[in-house]
Amino acid sequence: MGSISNPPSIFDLRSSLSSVSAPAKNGNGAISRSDRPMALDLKLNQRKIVHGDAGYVLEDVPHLTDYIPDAPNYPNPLQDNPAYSVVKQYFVNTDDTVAQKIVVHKGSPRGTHFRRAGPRQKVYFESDEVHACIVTCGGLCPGLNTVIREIVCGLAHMYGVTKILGIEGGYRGFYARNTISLTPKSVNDIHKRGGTILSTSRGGHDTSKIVDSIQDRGINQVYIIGGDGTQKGASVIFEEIQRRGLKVAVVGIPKTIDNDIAVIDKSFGFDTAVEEAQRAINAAHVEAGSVENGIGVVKLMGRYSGFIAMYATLASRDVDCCLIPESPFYLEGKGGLFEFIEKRLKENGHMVLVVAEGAGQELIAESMRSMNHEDASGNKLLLDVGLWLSQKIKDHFSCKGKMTINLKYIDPTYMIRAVPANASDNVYSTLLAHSALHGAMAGYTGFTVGPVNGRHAYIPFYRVTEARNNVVITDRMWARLLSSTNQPSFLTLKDIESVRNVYSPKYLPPIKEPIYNGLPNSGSAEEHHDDQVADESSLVNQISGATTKH
Ligand SMILES: Nc1ncnc2c1ncn2[C@@H]1O[C@H](COP(=O)(O)OP(=O)(O)O)[C@@H](O)[C@H]1O
Ligand SMILES: O=P(O)(O)OC[C@H]1O[C@](O)(COP(=O)(O)O)[C@@H](O)[C@@H]1O
Ligand SMILES: [Mg+2]
Repeated sequence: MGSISNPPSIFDLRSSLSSVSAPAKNGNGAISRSDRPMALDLKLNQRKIVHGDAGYVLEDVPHLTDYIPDAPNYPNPLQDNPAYSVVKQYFVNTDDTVAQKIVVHKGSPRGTHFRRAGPRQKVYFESDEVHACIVTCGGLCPGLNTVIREIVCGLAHMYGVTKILGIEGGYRGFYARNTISLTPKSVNDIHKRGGTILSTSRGGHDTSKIVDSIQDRGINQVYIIGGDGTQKGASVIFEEIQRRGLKVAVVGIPKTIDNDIAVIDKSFGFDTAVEEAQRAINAAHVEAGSVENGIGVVKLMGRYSGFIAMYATLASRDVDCCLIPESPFYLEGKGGLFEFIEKRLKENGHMVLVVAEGAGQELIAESMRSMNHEDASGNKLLLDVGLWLSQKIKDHFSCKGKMTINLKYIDPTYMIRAVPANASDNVYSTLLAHSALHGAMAGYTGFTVGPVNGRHAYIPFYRVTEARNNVVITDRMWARLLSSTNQPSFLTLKDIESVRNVYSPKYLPPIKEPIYNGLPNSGSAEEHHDDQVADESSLVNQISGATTKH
């Protein structure tokens, strides 16, 4: 990638900061406020964006040398490690990057890239200098313990690190809870258990108390495992660390059962959750199929994003209707849910309905006392769509003259996230942990790690916190689901027209037929979807009235 050129308008943070004279430091590497050079203050938190030939853009992550220009480096001890030294080209080339968009059109710009994850020739920490800590925040997710285990074992076995601290109880654990010392021996079996051995929490993010605790304990690598809220918290911790001029690498490892973190291909634990959801769907199918006009309703997790419900439905093939937050639905009248249920019961004698917990919140709010409550992290507390929907269906069919139904409601929500990771999530969690610690050892900081088109990359925090990953209902995947269940799309012609006109007018032919099963030509949207995910998602949210908070 020697061809990268930096046009004058483009700011390369590292090179401009390296010309700043080394500031004076106090005890544990902090630069005192009065000694901090002006250039440093001005350039903190700037995005590192490098432009190259043919529309190539690198959205780079910060490096310790951005604000500690004289930080020494050392040869990577991995080159003497018998397990790794035999690997041809074990170290990643300094300039390797990963493309965010891999489907490209002839003549289109190369687009956004991220720094490739992996071990570097040079490290910015000596083994006995490292004092790492690990914290888990937010909801549970299968694989949390595997990530903890592999950070501990990776740091110890690859880099000879011996000081690793577990922060208990999420962010507030930095200042209000105990810590535990983690060793390869103490974490040896934890990947076989669900949950997190460090325990977790929502709320309690007090940036200055957290950074004080990091500074006081002499911690210089912080591994933060959590979802979108956690990554926002990690980002402000990083900013404060940078402001104080501390030699501390801050690394986020994305965790979300909902798969709602932007940019990365998929979050760990998601496959396990989808697999576990099959058990509930199977039970619902057996129950529904064993009685006359049986209806099985299964509620799955997914606060703002319906990925679990969508993938569990696609995997199962026993589901007749899947409802997600991104796709509004209605109950009564032509094309409504009740009409579809009646039709399906008449055809098959039974049906299975999967509903993501965030679906239909506006409908419930209309018929119940509206609740605008939030949890400790500021996430919207949801009304129980599973119970509400079950009751609505029962009420509808209990009317005189309607068919008699037999409805069973299954709520396995916490069961799908409390289990240990399956085999593939275990391997994936291992790779995430390794990518994270290689990045920290190489001096990178202020990043989230994750696979982008199958290659692990270091992604600046802002890219994973400024937008959420949603099911795009004009993509082929949702069309696949609609065609597999043959359920109504519940969208009016006006809804579809506005979605299509706003973000892809030039690609999409006009709608000719009324919408019932699936979105006509919805496949064509996916071809152009790479550029449009953020726009599409927000648009879909507008249509569904879903909140985009948090
Ligand atoms: N905007 C934010 N700024 C700082 N910290 C945040 C922010 N949003 C959430 N957090 C903190 O991140 C942690 C986890 O957030 P939460 O939303 O509960 O889970 P998740 O990280 O899984 O989305 C909580 O301790 C919360 O206080
Ligand atoms: O009851 P809790 O623990 O707050 O968790 C419920 C929420 O956690 C999730 O499983 C995941 O949310 P996070 O990614 O924010 O942790 C949501 O699907 C669900 O709404
Ligand atoms: Mg979240």
